[in-house]
Amino acid sequence: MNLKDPSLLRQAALVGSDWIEASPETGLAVTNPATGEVIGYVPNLGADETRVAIEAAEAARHGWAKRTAKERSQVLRRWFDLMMANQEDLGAILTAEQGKPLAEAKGEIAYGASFIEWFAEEARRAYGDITPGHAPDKRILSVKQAIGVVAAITPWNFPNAMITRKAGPAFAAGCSMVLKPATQTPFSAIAPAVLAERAGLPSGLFSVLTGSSRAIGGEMTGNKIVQKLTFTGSTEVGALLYAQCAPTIKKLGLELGGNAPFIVFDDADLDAAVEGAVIAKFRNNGQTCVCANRIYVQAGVYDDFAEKLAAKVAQLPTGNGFDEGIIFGPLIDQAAVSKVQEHVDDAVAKGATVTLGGKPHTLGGTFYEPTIVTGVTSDMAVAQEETFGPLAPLFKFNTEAEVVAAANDTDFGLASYFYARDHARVWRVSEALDYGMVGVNTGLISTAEAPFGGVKMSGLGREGSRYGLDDFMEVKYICMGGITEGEEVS
Ligand SMILES: NC(=O)C1=CN([C@@H]2O[C@H](COP(=O)(O)OP(=O)(O)OC[C@H]3O[C@@H](n4cnc5c(N)ncnc54)[C@H](OP(=O)(O)O)[C@@H]3O)[C@@H](O)[C@H]2O)C=CC1
Ligand SMILES: O=C(O)CCCC(=O)O
Repeated sequence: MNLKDPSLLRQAALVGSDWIEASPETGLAVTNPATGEVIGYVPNLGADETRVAIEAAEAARHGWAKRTAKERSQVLRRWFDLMMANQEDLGAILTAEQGKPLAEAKGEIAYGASFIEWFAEEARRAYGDITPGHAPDKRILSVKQAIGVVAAITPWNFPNAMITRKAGPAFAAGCSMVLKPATQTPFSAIAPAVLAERAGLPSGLFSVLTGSSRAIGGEMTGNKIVQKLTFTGSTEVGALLYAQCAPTIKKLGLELGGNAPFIVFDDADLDAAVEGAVIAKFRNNGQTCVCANRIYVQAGVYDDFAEKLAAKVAQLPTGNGFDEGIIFGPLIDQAAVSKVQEHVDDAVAKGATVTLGGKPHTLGGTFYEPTIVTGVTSDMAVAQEETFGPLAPLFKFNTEAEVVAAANDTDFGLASYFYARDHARVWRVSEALDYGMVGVNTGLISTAEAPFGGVKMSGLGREGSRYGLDDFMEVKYICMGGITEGEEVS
């Protein structure tokens, strides 16, 4: 990999103020999913190093929280500038370890950096309020204060943005953070930590721990110093961490799995719906928790939509993310390939038809053909489980009531999408969908300005937007008494 600044590919973890270098003998190998080549090594750390990092975070946080919001904001702004100045290198590191095409990886760096920029601005707007008192001599003050030491665990699918969406508000609020990135994509966490140091983030405030997820996660969830755990990943691991946090009553932010419906009504702009479906379904090769998992198309436009979607997707090239013009990179690993194949096979066994793709790509490795399946019904596995891969299953429906019921018939409630023109329907359906997020006539809803998060088993809390800062702060009530009428004190 040719980087302008090779020091950004640092094969080390940051524990408090110390960098711990990795060695091939004892470290964990990080591989390129497109080629299987080893990119480098990271240290295999555990509970002891996590404890050291948590104690360093506790020591560093007080001074950081005492700085003015403007001072914190300026450090974050420098961090944002450095990320953008190094967008090319950060994108290349991301493509090398995650597989997504370079243009998409650079897009993720800009998206990830935008959370640092947004929260650098929001840092100065953590307003409290004053409420009229319940007694003549009292006033009620509500002030917002940093929650304290935050532990973060992040996934491989957005290995930059899922970190910055947590670190931005945490540091803006005045918290410190101990992070465990996904083992498959640690370099995309370490490089921003190198830049954070250069931006002037105080020593100890931010640690990046690589190694055993159980040991690191066990210490993070069991340690009383940690006040909040913020996690993005599978619902299964989220539920486990939720339980592990119960004895020490931590605050939780959980961004978990989805099972997003994407609905196309008869009155939709069909070409726009096809464009939207390509983005909502195939972004990051379908490996996104907000990816459309079930595509419902009304009977009158079903065949047209299916044909147009297949024609569009068939033109999009698959290959190594470093090659020019590639849209579909490899999937993250063989388990991901198996999951897509299971869903395709299950649907076909129950009567569905593959109209595009449907098998591993001739490129081999973890490449899989972008796939469209028609005639999908509610008894098929894909109706209830997140595929997390490039499979677009098309369900047919007749009425609005029927599709809203089908869309809501899931344990999950993260993103949902629909295309329609009728004004009353747009309002009705937006309000009827049991989801944290609804995209109306758009397949792309993610942005730093918006509250990202789910309901039901998709998680707790919101990231991004002004609400995202609140999730890293506590409201303290100060009862101001002794305000008596009468004589002035001279
Ligand atoms: N909502 C989302 O954004 C995501 C959803 N998923 C879903 O989850 C499926 C599995 O993906 P996977 O990567 O395995 O997701 P996981 O939930 O297993 O991993 C996410 C993060 O949690 C860590 N982790 C795993 N087990 C533990 C544990 N016991 N204690 C503490 N931390 C832990 C992982 O570390 P390590 O890498 O070391 O295992 C990683 O950093 C996907 O197919 C997809 O359906 C996956 C990623 C993101
Ligand atoms: O949790 C995920 O899968 C990442 C969401 C990416 C986004 O912000 O759109």
